[in-house]
Amino acid sequence: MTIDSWRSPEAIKAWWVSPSQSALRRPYTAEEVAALRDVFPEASHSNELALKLRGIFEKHRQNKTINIAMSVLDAVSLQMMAEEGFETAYVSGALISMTDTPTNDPGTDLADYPYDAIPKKVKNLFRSQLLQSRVAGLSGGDPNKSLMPIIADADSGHGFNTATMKLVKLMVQSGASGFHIDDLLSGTKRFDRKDGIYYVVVPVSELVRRLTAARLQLDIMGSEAVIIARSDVEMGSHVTSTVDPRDRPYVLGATVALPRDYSSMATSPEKEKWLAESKLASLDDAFKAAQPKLFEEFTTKTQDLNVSEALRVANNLAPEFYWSTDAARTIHGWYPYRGCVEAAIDRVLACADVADVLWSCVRGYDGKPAEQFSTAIHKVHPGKWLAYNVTGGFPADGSMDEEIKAIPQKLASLGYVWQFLPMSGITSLGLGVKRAAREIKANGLFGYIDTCSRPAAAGPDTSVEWWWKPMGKLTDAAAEAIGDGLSFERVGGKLFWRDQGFSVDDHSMLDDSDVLPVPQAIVTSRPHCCLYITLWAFTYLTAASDNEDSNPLTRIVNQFQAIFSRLNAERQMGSSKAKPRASNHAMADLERVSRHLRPSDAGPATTPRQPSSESPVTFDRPQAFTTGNGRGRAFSGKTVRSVFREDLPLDESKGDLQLTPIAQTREEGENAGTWAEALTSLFLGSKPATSTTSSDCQLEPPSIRYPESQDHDWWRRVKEAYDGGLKLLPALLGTNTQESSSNKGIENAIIADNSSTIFSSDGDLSAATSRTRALGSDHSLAASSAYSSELTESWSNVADQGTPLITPPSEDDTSDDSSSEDSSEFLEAKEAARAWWSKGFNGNRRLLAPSAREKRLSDISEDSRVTPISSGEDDATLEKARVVTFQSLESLQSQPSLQEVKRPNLSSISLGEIVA
Ligand SMILES: C[C@](O)(C(=O)O)[C@H](CC(=O)O)C(=O)O
Repeated sequence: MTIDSWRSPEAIKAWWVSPSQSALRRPYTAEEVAALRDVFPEASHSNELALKLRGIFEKHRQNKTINIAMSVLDAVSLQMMAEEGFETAYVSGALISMTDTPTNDPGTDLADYPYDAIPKKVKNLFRSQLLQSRVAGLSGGDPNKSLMPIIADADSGHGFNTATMKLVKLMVQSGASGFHIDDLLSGTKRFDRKDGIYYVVVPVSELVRRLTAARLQLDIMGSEAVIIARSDVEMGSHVTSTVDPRDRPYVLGATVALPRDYSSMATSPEKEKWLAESKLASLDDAFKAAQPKLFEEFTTKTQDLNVSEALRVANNLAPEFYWSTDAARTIHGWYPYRGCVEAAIDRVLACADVADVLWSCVRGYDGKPAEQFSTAIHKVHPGKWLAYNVTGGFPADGSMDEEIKAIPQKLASLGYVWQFLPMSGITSLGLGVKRAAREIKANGLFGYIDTCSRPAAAGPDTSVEWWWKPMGKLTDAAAEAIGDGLSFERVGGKLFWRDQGFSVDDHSMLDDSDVLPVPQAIVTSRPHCCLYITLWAFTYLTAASDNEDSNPLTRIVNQFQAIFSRLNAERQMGSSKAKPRASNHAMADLERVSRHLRPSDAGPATTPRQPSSESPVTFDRPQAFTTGNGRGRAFSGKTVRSVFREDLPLDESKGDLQLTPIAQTREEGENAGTWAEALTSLFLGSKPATSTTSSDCQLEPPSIRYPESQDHDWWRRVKEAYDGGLKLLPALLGTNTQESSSNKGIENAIIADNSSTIFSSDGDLSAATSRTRALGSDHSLAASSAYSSELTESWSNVADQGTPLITPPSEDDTSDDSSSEDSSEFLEAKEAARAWWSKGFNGNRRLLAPSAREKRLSDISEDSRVTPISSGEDDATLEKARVVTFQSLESLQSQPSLQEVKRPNLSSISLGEIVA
């Protein structure tokens, strides 16, 4: 549209006969609208969704179905509704009144907040939808899914004509697709019936004026927004003015002359008596009763007259006739009114020309008036869209459940196209948060993980916890467009670890990420994530293996296949939360990679690889390196990631698979090789083709020196992954892990409970000690799988300061008496704990040794109480050790200095519960 045509009456007229507008009739001309238009149109997002809303209503009208909407207060709820397939959302004035007014004056719903309150909320919600839509678009999802037209509460229009117009303008600018305007007196909503006052309405003419002002504003803006005319008159008890003839049948007056007016009685107990004695009735009813013979003449002479004019006619016909609505006014000057569905019908019919949807607002549901309303409206305006709201008012005992279930269809069959539940947004929010709050209060971090984080991440679509991650795609896309920028992904990777081990991740979140898995979560919760590290590991292993049959890649693929089919079967039986999507993606990726990575691709040992047009594998930094056995090769997670980028399909002919050596030197290569093997062993339980560590591939301290190369940051993450894995232990023992940190590498990994318990793997225990101290702990429990005299010394220091500790059995040092406790009971517990630690925890590290994995899977499906025992160990012994360990911990915890510390019941915690 050119600027000229924007302001041309002809263009406006042409728009008015378009399908969306042609049913409406304006009391003003296109010329008048053109004169009011700005010089050029205001670009508005809301038209697209307004047209969508029109389409939704029309579809439901034609199908005789009804669109049900929830109210919404926040962006998260909105997106949840979109994901559940809701088509529209409602922004309720009542909810805004209660929670979020611009004046920060929450209170009851009197619609007395500033008129920008609702538009502000709409804008926030609308923009959050746009964001979700952009994110979905970038992630290959459906950008339209989150775009639900928003219908907003415009109350009474918040003032006279110009105020209503400004409000409507704000609505459109905010992105509202529709809004309702009612006939309540501005700033009043409902009152207590005890005072005889319930709903105070304005005259019909005022409702029509409000809606016409709204329509004019939409026309000025060229907006397709939908106007819903709402009348509250079914619940009306008073009207502000008797001036409109259309209100005459419902205005009540005293038929008995009393010495005082009702307003003089308003504060006295006499008022009930006044009401009874005055015998209120409408003018017409009163005249008919008093002068039945003159009634016909009266009716003929008073058509189209309001009450004061008609009263004059009545008194001319019968001077002794008494009727006074003035005498019955409240102290506010409001006139008594007979609220009923007939009045509502009259009112909305009066606005049907300028409104798109008609609605008579009532409390609860009553089928009869609902039907009467629709029949009357459709008689005059066949097919006119109708709305219905249901706030409540149903018995809680379930006695009406079947009727309630039938209501939507009943309404739909009557031509109602939109039914909304104004309170649903706040009630559901309150219930959800209340439940989480109760759990978190009771169980701290575990309560959060258990009640919020894990179920949310188990999705598939509720993983709001991870919104920032897909949203980072926007940042990245912008950074890419600008040509340089920090990748959000890095931030993502870091945060990702914060909760790792407790969540199930969405594939979409991982497929451009080089984050790593945590051991315990591999099978049940994040198969795709584990794939990254595994792939990274087997790039090394593949290169290290000459024999195709023993190619670890083939074995890994097979093992994954087994795991995933098992998971899928379990999922079908409802016993696992893992998602087929992730597994399927993972398998597809694995297979894709497996096509590229063959032992034959491995170049001669120690020979730098050059990019080759024949090989699908190219190196953008063509340095190879050797591992301990002189043949391995490892690559950075980042490069493996590029294999997964579905938005960047691999083009084999271009040698698209970019694998970058992670290490530049032989030494770095050795480290990487060690890690690759160890991790493969850890995750898959497979024995690597070449072992540079111990024969059974346990994670012996791998003495990694983190290369100071450009991948340093990535190494840090590897280490963090390991730290994360260690979090399992305190979780197993039922303590809250508040901190997991390590400065020097995995050999220093420290897990500390902020109250009393500290776990350390091998290494720098003086760091552990100081950390414990810094955390204000007064007791420590240490466990080390690689016992050494140096460590003993460290721990002795801890013990000397009054900290009892448990260490694993030492091969070379049996004189471990570093504990300040020396009772035989304690020593026994300590011994058992050591055994459990060294076997159970190390075993747990090898949790996925093939048979253990099988066992664990079946255990998880059949019994969530699984203990961390590796394959080939004596389960009964380890279980016993676990129990004793718990007991010993409990005995530690029951010491006077620790009694204050609250913990979950240790024995109720099991591995199955943690990883399931
Ligand atoms: C629809 C409504 O205007 C709202 O603000 O949500 C309220 C809801 C309610 O009070 O239950 C209304 O019906 O007036």
